[in-house]
Amino acid sequence: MKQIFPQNEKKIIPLYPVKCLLCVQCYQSFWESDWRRFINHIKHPSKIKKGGLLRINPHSKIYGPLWKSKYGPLVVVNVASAELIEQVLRQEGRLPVRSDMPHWRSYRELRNQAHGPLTEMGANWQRIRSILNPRMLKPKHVSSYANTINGVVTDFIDRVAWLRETSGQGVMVNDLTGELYKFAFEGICSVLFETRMGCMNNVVPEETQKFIFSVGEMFRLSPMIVLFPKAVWPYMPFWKQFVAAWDNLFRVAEELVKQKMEEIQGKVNLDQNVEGAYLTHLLLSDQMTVTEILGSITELLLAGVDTTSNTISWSLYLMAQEPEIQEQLYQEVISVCPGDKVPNNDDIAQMPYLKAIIRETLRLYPVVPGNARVTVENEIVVGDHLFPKNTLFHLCHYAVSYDENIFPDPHTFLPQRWLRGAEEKSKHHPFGSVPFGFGIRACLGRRVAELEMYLLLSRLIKQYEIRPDPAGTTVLPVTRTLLCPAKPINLQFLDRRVEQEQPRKAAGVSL
Ligand code: HEM
Repeated sequence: MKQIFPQNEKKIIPLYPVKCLLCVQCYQSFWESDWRRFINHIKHPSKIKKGGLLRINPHSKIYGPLWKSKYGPLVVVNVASAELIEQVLRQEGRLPVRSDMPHWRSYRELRNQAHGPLTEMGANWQRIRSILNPRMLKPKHVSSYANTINGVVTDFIDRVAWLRETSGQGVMVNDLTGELYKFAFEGICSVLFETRMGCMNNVVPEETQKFIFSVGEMFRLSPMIVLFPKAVWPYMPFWKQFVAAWDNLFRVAEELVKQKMEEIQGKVNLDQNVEGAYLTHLLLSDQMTVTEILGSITELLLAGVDTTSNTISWSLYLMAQEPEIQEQLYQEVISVCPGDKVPNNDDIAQMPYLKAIIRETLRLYPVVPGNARVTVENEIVVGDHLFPKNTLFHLCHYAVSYDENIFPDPHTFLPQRWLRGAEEKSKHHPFGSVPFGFGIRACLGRRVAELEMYLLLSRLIKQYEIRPDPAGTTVLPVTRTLLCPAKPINLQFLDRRVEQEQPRKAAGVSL
């Protein structure tokens, strides 16, 4: 007989609003009801990995695959096994809801702005996804962005050379994640707005800097705001900062949309052909109002920067520690693109190892380490329990991706797990690692993000051999809504051409 969860469970009382520093998942359960659980929690041993200390504390090992926790006013049911995650995902209705993002939605209501794909719900969410999807997800459209993105990659590679020379004693690139943030921002803007923002310049334009700062502020303040009931938000100083950050994001996006509209109008006045990619298409197709376009474009931008830049950072960090993996990738890239040939979409299709590297990076460091789900339509059965409608689930993807029953030797970076024909691949539970989500509400930018990551990584590895920071710094992941490096990632970039010509000089660089 199924029971309503959590029947007979004692009320959860928040006891200690402290962030546990022992593991990367604590943002979901640091309000525990029971001190004994907390003691257990901190006793749980850390795992040591070659080249890095991974402090991973799968709560599932302490509580089993299903447990309840409290985050501010939210009661959350955590789901931490591939089978149970699959069960939740397969019972999603036609109009899935993630979490209702009350703080993000409140801003839009306050300023009369439209919701985008992240914050919209119900039939209107479905309508905007059906308009936004084709040019973001259809391979024929996405492949047409390769030249634009390659232009940004060229500038990033030039910037790496400049950084090595000016601030890296000829070899180091410091704060790679910060640099890749600019790359991802420039890359997604070049696709969405068909405009270059100047992030790769030696001096980043002030407006762009403000935009980048506002994104960071908004993500920093978000988890604090949801800890408090909505009624007190207007009286909190950080609500004002949060509103100011959003105002700035919408202002910059509005400026870019306005510029594009004027550009289109100018061409129409001169009887010229109007050609363009994403924004031009949205503006010309008349399926959305300008306010709706603005709401969606702003959210696409937000979703498309930290995610991509963090993933590329982790993958370079991992490869720096694994010269053999790097060499295998280098061989693959030069066999598909010998000499000066720049990889395009068709070339990438012939690089399975490159794809496996990104896939394995996303298993070890899933940028979205946990994902909220609310079942609005029906009651839902998970394991032995029947949950009422509107239960807020938190799917613990991070914990599951380290489950040794699904991924043997789970702490090791093994891209070959993902190669076709790999014995292990056929055994993976399909919900063991779902870094882009699942179903009709899965990531809208997946194809563009993959294209950006493949083009950048293949070209960087073709030119540089990446080595760890000689200072031996280990970088751990932390959750700041997304899974981020806890401190700057600094790496050595050895120019392969110099190394081939003057191996001793290149190897003898001392810092
Ligand atoms: C490595 C890069 C990325 C990763 C790992 C990633 C991952 C995810 C995940 C896990 C979700 C939630 C899916 C779900 O709830 O089932 C999501 C949603 C979303 N992503 Fe991404 N993402 C990435 C890059 C991007 C980019 C570049 C864009 C924009 C161009 C983007 C736009 C979105 C949007 C708009 C949503 C919300 C979709 C909806 O609720 O309808 N993402 N992403």
